[in-house]
Amino acid sequence: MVVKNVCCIGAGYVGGPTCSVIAWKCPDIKVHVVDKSEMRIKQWNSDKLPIYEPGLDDVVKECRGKNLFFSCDIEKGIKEADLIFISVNTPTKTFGIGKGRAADLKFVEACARKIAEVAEGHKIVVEKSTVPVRAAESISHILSANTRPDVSFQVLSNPEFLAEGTAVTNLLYPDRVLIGGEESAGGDEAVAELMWIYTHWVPKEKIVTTSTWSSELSKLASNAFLAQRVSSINAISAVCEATGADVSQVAAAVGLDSRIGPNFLQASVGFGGSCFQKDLLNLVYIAECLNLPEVAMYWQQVTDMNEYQRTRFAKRIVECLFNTVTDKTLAVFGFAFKKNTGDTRESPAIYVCSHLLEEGARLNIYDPKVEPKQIEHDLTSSSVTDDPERVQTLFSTYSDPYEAAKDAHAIVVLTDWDEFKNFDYKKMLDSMKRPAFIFDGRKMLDHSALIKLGFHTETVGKRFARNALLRASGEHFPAFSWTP
Ligand SMILES: NC(=O)c1ccc[n+]([C@@H]2O[C@H](COP(=O)([O-])OP(=O)(O)OC[C@H]3O[C@@H](n4cnc5c(N)ncnc54)[C@H](O)[C@@H]3O)[C@@H](O)[C@H]2O)c1
Ligand SMILES: O=c1ccn([C@@H]2O[C@H](COP(=O)(O)OP(=O)(O)O[C@H]3O[C@H](CO)[C@@H](O)[C@H](O)[C@H]3O)[C@@H](O)[C@H]2O)c(=O)[nH]1
Repeated sequence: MVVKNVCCIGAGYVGGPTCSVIAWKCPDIKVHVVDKSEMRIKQWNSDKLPIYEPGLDDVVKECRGKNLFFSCDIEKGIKEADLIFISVNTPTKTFGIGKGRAADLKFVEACARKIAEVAEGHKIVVEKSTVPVRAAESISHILSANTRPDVSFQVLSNPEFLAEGTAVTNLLYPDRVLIGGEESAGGDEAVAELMWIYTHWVPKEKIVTTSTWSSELSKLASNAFLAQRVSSINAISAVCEATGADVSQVAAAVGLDSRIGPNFLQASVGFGGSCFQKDLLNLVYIAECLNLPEVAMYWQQVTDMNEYQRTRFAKRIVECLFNTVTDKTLAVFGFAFKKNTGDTRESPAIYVCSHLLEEGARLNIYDPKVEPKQIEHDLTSSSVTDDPERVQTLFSTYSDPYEAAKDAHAIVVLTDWDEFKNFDYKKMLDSMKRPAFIFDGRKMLDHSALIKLGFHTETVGKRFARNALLRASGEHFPAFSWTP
């Protein structure tokens, strides 16, 4: 068999970009992306795509209507396809056994049942969603228990490693493509078919094949290792703030060790995104179920440290603002979980803003890509407040950062959008209340320039001597006590 028709169930942050790139690089393959959400499909077929990813618009425009199609006709998509990606969401369970930790596989299971119900002939089913180890086995089980005799399947694991904001580049130039398959002749054949698709643009040596279970676990392990690096440097940032060391200098020195490397050592207000927290908790749950409590505790600490970092940063803002933010106006720059995306899932901004709102602050929020409706949804959600009506009166969204900063007591930077570096902070300072504070949760601004302008400047993993001088001169006197 040579794959001619690909179907992808799930037109989200993974399914959409991944299949757009496959369609672009494989003009000989017809790619049909299906989703149960009519709204999402409508957006994929419009000029304003449902997700913001640099470079994605051009890829979609190039292929849509030629060999790339988006629709809600899931049955047609499955019937016509030789190979089906399951790329649906696998969120953390919110109720039942494993609540708050285990991955909820109900959407993956629904796909497997739908495939079993309507498929004809032989299909390769590819698990693209991030799942617990041995999920492929469950998919196979559902498929084989529900099929007619003339239908056959091979299930592969092909986890996705793209990061949001750089999805197109990551897909075009992946560090590796991982394919896990059953160790059998049928399994090898299916692996070869999927490999053939990727070899249209990925060098062969970057395509790694393993057993299905190793492939599934490698995805969880990769995210756990990445998140662990961020939590490790954030833990060190707390030590820096308490001692006078500078976490950027420490990270640079540590990263020069070729065994450690420089990437993913940027201290911050904490990691966010739909994956790290969910996949770590999933790993913790798996370890607990396997009766490995020490392993579970080890990985749990990575997410605990992240929560500590977010809270620590929010508390520091309150402390610096003379121990109260009640009725003070704070301009918040950035709400997305990282730059170059409009995604706010598990964004540290949600938690820092909620803490400040709880303290009675008024927030003027500016983000270049996040829709105001999304911010409202996130800040009034029952998972972060039990008083959404009150919260609603305390924040506003702005499309102009200068308007957001006007009359504010402080600016709080929560996302690393490049444009924040180029703002006219003198102009902002002139319109702000004095003393004017800036809290850089992303370590991205020119701090000496800001201090020179007259901002009381605070960032992660560093204390500024000049601020201390200002404090001593009585110009500013933040209430936190810090003895070097
Ligand atoms: N977002 C990322 O950067 C990223 C990267 C790598 C891996 N992953 C993993 O990929 C998977 C998908 O993540 P995402 O961010 O694309 O999720 P998403 O929520 O953006 O998209 C999932 C889509 O699946 C659709 N869907 C759910 N059940 C369906 C069904 N039964 N039939 C048809 N459509 C259905 C939803 O309507 C939604 O549009 C998750 O397991 C995630 O952990 C995500
Ligand atoms: O040194 C760093 C690096 C990242 N972050 C933060 O960590 C979070 C996650 O960033 P990143 O990993 O770049 O984005 P994601 O889109 O969440 O991608 C991760 O999660 C995906 C979903 O599983 C995987 O596919 C990717 O390989 C993995 O990087 C963001 O809030 C970043 O701001 C830091 O604070 N410091």
